Amino acid sequence: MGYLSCKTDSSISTADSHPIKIQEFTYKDLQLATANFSDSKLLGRGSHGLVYKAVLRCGRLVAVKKPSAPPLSPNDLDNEIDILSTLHSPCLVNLLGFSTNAHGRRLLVVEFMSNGTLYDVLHTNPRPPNWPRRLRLALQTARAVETLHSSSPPVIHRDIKSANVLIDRNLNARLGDFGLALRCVDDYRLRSTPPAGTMGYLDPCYVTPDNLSTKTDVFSFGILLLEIISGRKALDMANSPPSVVDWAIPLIRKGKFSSVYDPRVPAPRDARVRKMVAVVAAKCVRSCRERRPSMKEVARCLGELSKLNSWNGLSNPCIMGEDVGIVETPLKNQLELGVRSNLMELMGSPKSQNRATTTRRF
Ligand SMILES: Nc1ncnc2c1ncn2[C@@H]1O[C@H](COP(=O)(O)OP(=O)(O)OP(=O)(O)O)[C@@H](O)[C@H]1O
Repeated sequence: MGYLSCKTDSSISTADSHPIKIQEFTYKDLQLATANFSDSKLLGRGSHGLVYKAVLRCGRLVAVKKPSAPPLSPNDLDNEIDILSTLHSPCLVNLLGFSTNAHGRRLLVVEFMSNGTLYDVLHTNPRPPNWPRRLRLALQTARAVETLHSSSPPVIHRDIKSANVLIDRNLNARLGDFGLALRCVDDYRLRSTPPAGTMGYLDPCYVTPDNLSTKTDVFSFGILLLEIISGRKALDMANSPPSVVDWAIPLIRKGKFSSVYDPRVPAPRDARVRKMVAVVAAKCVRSCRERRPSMKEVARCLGELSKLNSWNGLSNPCIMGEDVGIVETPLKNQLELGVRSNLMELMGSPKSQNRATTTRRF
């Protein structure tokens, strides 16, 4: 494992040969940075332990993940260091360094995300996000998962959920919490790691270690997309049915696309965008995992929909300022046609069937 040999400011080469700088901190450095792990610096707690806000000597704000004592899940933070030391991307919560405590347990230093989680944005924020913002957050998350799946060897996150998508200071979504992530190499670890994840997001096909595939993450992303579309939690006992997928998929199958959109904000005005986003989510949660799209296809599709939504946003009151470009009408029509044909290709529908009443096979 690269990180074990890493010294202060050491560089580790990723598969695409971009060096990642991982710093080794002394435990004292992190004590100082967190006012001795004071409660006033506590950002949150997860299954592995506690997360603190910290200021490094250089003045940089970071988050420090400290294992609980006694540890609840012994390997999560070590695993997170192992995975993150080979990955670096603007769509991830990147690893900056690590430290080791007196019991030989690792602490993680990661980038600080100042605007909470996607879960907070969707479910606790008194002002729910508008549609263009939701589409952008969905696209950024899709690109983050795509980044993992396209790395060499591919990484499967296994815990895609809104609480693991953090929002940075520029309000961009970043995928974090790699405690359960696994590298797709045919080794003992992959074959012997039991299925894990979060209730409500778990792929029903993933019942034994050898059922794990990148399509496991695609399923969880589909649940997350339904959550973004509807504003409903993945699993909420206050709803009937409690699971967002059991509620949304029958509606989408019946073509009642508007019914799955969060009533708290205006849905996309363009019926094609409303339909296609719901269909992408439905395809991700297909029970036959071979028929689910890849994250690359999902990200491309959401990217095309984002463009379509922006152009329609020229007359759309729910669009955000920065999404609106100045596009001459004939060019806008040409671009729109291009996007529509790309979408049809991605969604596997012949162009002649481009009507709301066609193909509803998920
Ligand atoms: N890099 C970060 N910047 C700012 N806050 C963070 C950061 N990482 C985590 N947090 C905060 O700490 C909380 C706990 O995060 P953590 O990743 O440990 O657990 P979780 O994902 O919420 O739960 P679990 O580990 O059980 O899945 C998060 O909900 C978030 O509020």
